[in-house]
This record gives sequence, C-alpha cells and structure tokens, in this order.
Amino acid sequence: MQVTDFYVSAPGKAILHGEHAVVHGKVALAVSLNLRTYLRLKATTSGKVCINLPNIDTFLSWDLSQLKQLVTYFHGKRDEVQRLDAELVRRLREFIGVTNGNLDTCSMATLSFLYLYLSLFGSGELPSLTLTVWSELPTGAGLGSSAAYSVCLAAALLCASGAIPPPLKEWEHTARWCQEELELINSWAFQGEMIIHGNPSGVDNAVGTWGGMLRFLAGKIIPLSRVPLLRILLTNTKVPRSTKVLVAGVKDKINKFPSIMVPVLDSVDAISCTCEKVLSEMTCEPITGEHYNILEELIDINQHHLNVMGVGHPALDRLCQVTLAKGLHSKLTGAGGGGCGITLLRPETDSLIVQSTVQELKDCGFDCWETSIGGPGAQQHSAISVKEEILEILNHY
Ligand SMILES: Nc1ncnc2c1ncn2[C@@H]1O[C@H](COP(=O)(O)OP(=O)(O)OP(=O)(O)O)[C@@H](O)[C@H]1O
Ligand SMILES: C[C@@](O)(CCO)CC(=O)[O-]
Ligand SMILES: [Mg+2]
Repeated sequence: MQVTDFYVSAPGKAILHGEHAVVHGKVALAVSLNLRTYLRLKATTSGKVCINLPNIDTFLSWDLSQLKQLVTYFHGKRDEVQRLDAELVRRLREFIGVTNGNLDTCSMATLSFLYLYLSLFGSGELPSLTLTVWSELPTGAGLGSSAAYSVCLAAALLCASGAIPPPLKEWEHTARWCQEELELINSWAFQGEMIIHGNPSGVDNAVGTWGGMLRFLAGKIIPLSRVPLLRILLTNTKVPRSTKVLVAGVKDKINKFPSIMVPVLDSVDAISCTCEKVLSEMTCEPITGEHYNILEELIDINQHHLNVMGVGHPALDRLCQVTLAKGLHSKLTGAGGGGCGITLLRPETDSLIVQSTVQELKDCGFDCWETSIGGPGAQQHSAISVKEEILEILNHY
C-alpha cells in the first residue's frame, strides 16, 4: 500500500438541463453542489477488507483469502481502463449472491467497490484495508450520490495502489490531483457508475471529479469558467427512485416511438445550448430581467419534455405548482421519477418570498433549502479539514 490512512471527498451535482437526453448523445449542463461525499481509507493488518457505508446501513467484511479466489484469472492493468470486465462482474454477482438482474442499494454499492478494488489490485498483492464512506447527499435522489461515491472510491483506491500519488503536502489542508490524474479517476469512477446505472452518460462522475459548471457532450467535458452566480433552491420530494430503472424506461420509449421521441431529445439539446449562450451573455454584458425570463422559460419547457419522456412524478408536479404560484420556475434534476428538483431564484427575489416558498414545500413533506453551487471536484483532505461531525462518523469504524 502506498498510503496508509487518508481522506478524500467529491461533490454531488445538479443538472441544469440535459438529463436523459445526454445518455443519447445530447448536450447537458451540470454544476457541482456544496454537498459532498467523504471517504476514509485505512490500511490494516487484519487480513480483511471491510467496508462501512452507514448512509445505506451496509457494513461488510471479507477475508483476503476469499477475495483472492476471485482474481485467479485476472490479468488487467490498472492504468488501462477498458470496458467493464463482464466476467469479473459475473463472478462478483455470484460472490455477493445476486442472482436476478436487479440490484438493491447495498448490492450496487458493494459490487462497484469490489469491482474497483479487484481491478486495481487484482494483478498484485491484495491489501488489507478498511474503507468508510459518509455522504451529505441524499442517496438515490437525483443529486449524483452514486457518482460522488464512485469518484471517492476511484480516487482512494488509485492512490492506495500507487497508480496516482496522494496530492496533499504536509502543510496543506486540501489538495487536488493534476489533469491527467483526474482523467484516470474519472474513467475508473465511470466504471463504478456503469455498475450502478447500467448505461451512464458519464456527466455525473465528470462533475464529481472536476467540480464547477460544465458542458458535457458524448464524453467530451468542457468546463465553463465564466458563469454568473446563480441562486438555486433545491427540493427533495423524498420519493425514492432508481436512476438505472428510469434510464432504461426512457430508452424503451425511444425505441418504441423513435419519430416522436428523437425530436424531444433534439429540443432538450437546443435548450441546453440556449441556456449556455444566455449564461455566457450574462457574464459579459449587464444582467437584465430578460436573461432571467429566458432561463425561466427554458426550465418550464424542459420540465414538460421530461414529463413526455416519462420521468415526471406527481410530487414533482406539486413542486412546480407551489413555486409557480410564487412566480418561481422549477424542473426536476437528475433522473427524475421523484427525487430532487431545482428552482431558479432571481437576484431580486425577495427573501420573504423564498422563506414562504420553502415553508410551503416543507408543508408538502419535502426537504427544501437554498444551495450554493460550483464546489471543488475530487480532493484529498487532511483530517483537520474534514467537518468535525463527518470526521467523527468516518473515524467511528
Ligand atoms: N453514501 C453512499 N454510500 C454507499 N452507496 C451509495 C452512497 N450514495 C449512493 N450510493 C449508491 O448509489 C446508488 C444510488 O444511485 P442512483 O444513481 O440511483 O441515485 P443518485 O446518484 O443519487 O441520483 P442521479 O443518478 O439521478 O443523480 C445507491 O443505491 C447506492 O448503491
Ligand atoms: C438521467 C441521467 O442523464 C442523469 C442522472 O443524474 C443519467 C446519466 O446521464 O447517466
Ligand atoms: Mg446516480
């Protein structure tokens, strides 16, 4: 093991426009949140690999001798990220006792951990370690919890295997990897996402890796460095949903009605491009009410399109109605089907309006809070730079 005890974190994300369409090669605009997932990796001498995932009530451990049997055939190279190794996935499913195609929360998280651990260490000595993850993000609610988890796993395991160095200097509190190392983290995180999602576009893990706001098109990531400060309200309807199931549903609909659905995807693409243009104008000319009017109309149109794709939910309709009654515009974010929505706040939106909207949404049984966007991507932390309450959880195991 190259490093023995360290902390990494990665942010969640909100998609402004382009969810689902991005899986089919269209543009998405996404931004990191100030809510993060934290991971502690500790080298041990117990001869075991332990994972503690308190958010999803999962605490597991395996003897190294059990795990070694899974890699007898394995000859992969950790710096060559290929497609998912179907044989390894098949063995792992058998190992953790998943017989049907559908994975529950615990199996998905376990499978993606074991896949990355064995892929990165399988060609040498398997290290004994304990890994603990805690997230500020709601799990499975559209804010990229799976990607933040996969990015943390990839960063920590790549560091532990020596494929990338730990960037933190003795005197620093947080540090980030260089571009080439981030690309490697991102590509391994994508493998984790493939296990959880089935057919991810890669936008969520890209935001989790690089942070900030970015434009994503067919795997090409363009960071948008000049963006206006946006005020956004996040609402979690708390309706559970699975990204994997929703993405598969949209694919079925496109296959069934291609001539109807393809124009919808093209329209979402045009919405993302128009939004990007307006955001860029807002950074180089005085911001006017008209800029916000356009952003609001784009949100409304996209929300209708997402309903057409079949990823709406009555709770999300309720969010849109409650906010519209206050003159505010909302859309679902992420995979939809429940989960979270975003509401755009104009700079002049009165704080009393915001407060009463938040209260009404809470009265609907939703969680609701104003969020700041654009947090840093994957980073390594000194223990002192991890919030005390999170450190306590990570060090508890
Ligand atoms: N803190 C965590 N600890 C362990 N596993 C997690 C954690 N957060 C997410 N996961 C894994 O990710 C899965 C949720 O992923 P899913 O893609 O369905 O939702 P999401 O990523 O929150 O939303 P979206 O993909 O729409 O942004 C969980 O079932 C679990 O397997
Ligand atoms: C629904 C989706 O477009 C976004 C999930 O946050 C899926 C993906 O891009 O992988
Ligand atoms: Mg996800």
